[in-house]
Amino acid sequence: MASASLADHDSKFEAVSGKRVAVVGAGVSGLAAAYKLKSKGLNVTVFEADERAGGKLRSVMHNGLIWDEGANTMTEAEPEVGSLLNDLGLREKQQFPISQKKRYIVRNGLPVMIPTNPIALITSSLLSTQSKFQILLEPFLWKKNDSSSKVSDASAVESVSGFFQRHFGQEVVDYLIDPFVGGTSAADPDSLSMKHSFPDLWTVEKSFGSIIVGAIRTKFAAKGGKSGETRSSPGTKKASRGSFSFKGGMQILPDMLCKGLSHGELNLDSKVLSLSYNSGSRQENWSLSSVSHNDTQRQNLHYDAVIMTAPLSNVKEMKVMKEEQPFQLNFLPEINYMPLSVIITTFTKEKVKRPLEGFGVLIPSKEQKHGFKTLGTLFSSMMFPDRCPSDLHLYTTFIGGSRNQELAKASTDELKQVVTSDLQRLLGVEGEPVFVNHFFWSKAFPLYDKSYDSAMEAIDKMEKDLPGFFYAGNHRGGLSVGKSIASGCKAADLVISYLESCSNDKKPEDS
Ligand SMILES: Cc1cc2nc3c(=O)[nH]c(=O)nc-3n(C[C@H](O)[C@H](O)[C@H](O)COP(=O)(O)OP(=O)(O)OC[C@H]3O[C@@H](n4cnc5c(N)ncnc54)[C@H](O)[C@@H]3O)c2cc1C
Ligand SMILES: C=Cc1c2[nH]c(c1C)Cc1[nH]c(c(CCC(=O)O)c1C)Cc1[nH]c(c(C)c1CCC(=O)O)Cc1[nH]c(c(C)c1C=C)C2
Repeated sequence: MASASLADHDSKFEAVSGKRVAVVGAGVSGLAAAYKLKSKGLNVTVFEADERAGGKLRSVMHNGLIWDEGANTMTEAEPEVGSLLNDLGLREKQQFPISQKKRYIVRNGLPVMIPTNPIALITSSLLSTQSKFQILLEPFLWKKNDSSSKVSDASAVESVSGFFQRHFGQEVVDYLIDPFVGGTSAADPDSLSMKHSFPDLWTVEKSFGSIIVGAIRTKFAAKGGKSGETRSSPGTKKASRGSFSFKGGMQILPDMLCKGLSHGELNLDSKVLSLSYNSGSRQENWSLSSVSHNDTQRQNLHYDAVIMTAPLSNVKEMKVMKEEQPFQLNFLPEINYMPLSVIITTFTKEKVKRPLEGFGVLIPSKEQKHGFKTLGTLFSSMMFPDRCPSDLHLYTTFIGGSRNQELAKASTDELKQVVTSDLQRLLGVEGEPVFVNHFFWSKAFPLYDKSYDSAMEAIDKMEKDLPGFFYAGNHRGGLSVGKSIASGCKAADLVISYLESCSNDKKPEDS
């Protein structure tokens, strides 16, 4: 039995090895897909419009400072992440933040630590007594049998604020959910769709009624019962150690993924302009054309399959042909993207009168009445002390998102004042920062809003109507680095299955 299935396995690999796959985009999702395909013996070519790889992962080293302009940390909740870190030998480079559980939300102008257990919740000044009772009573008020009439309709389009308002009340939305979604998507809870932003909690409500009961039972089941050990593949560290980065910043991850690709396999400064599918040719049905930014280099090459990881707004600009006819992409909806500015500041330690240890602080929209203008600040050098000289504090502040789209586009000078003013209130900084860096993302995140069903349907349609075309990345299944990696790995698996099925279809004819 064992040898028969091994032989079967080997012949499957033979069938796909050497097949040519184009991956569009060298963000983490594209690079993870390419890595997986290459490890299975396929021929990969990655096309990246930018002159660098990494997409939304972007670390900078400058004058003894290290900072991230894109993602600052990631988690290992997805099994694909653990496998990748092991395979790349990245465990030694992993860097876990100091006191990462200490996170703060501003209430009445002051940072308050987010309670992480029921006792801390009861004593916390973040919420009123009424909201605390509402949280503690939720498991009883939302018992499965009693709550079926209150549970939202599976097909309904409910906002994140509507969902949490039903379970916990408005204050929880204003002082927990609003800052949380601000700090994980730069969005606001009224615009976000519950189904797309928190798919697990959305289904938990259907099964358990109470989301507290459902979340606890689901977590317990995942931990594998009494032992409390996280289920993970042998050799992987427990995912429960929380968020992490790498020594030198997040960029280490794409850099390591790129190391496995030869010069010809990674085409930087190569913007894909058009794709064409033609089933007439027996092999390499796809042709793809790309151009460098100064138009000095144009390529037109042939592939058996394509993994697309470019944002949907970029896909919409591409020219796609199917069987020599234009394949109109007008069914792709306009996606709303969140603009965001990331400001790095350093202050000498003596100028920070009330420094806080931990991960960072988030500012609820409601606190704008106290004059705050930023979304939140990561205490980067508190988390990772090797990121700046020991006499400095380094902070990473986020501005804009759906809360303040115009301010995201402001000048460095204006944003420096905004950040200094907020940090003065929160941490007691005095005077001007020693150093300032500004990075502006015009389209930092796609907004998983209430119309996002149409984006998912459009992705499904592209995959259904274009044989050998697969879409991956942060427009599907979640924004996080981990989810983007998982999405890339899944697309690679789908490509392999597709190519296997193609080779099975061709076999009788070949023999
Ligand atoms: C400021 C910021 C902070 C973040 N913080 C965190 C965090 O702390 N933790 C976390 O988990 N996540 C975080 N994220 C989210 C996470 O970084 C991203 O969702 C994830 O990295 C997206 O990866 P991706 O490969 O799907 O897309 P991208 O990184 O966007 O990659 C897509 C690539 O496609 C390329 N491309 C586009 N068009 C073309 C074309 N025509 N031809 C060729 N290439 C093309 C682009 O240049 C880009 O490199 C953050 C994101 C931002 C912007
Ligand atoms: C204030 C704005 C932002 C901060 N980080 C981001 C924004 C917009 C971007 C971001 N951060 C995380 C993610 C991944 C989300 C996911 O789906 O996992 C994104 C897109 C990681 C993250 N940041 C916070 C949390 C709770 C998480 C989830 C993972 C984890 O628990 O570590 C909270 C948070 N973000 C920021 C601050 C200052 C902060 C908390 C104090 C900045």
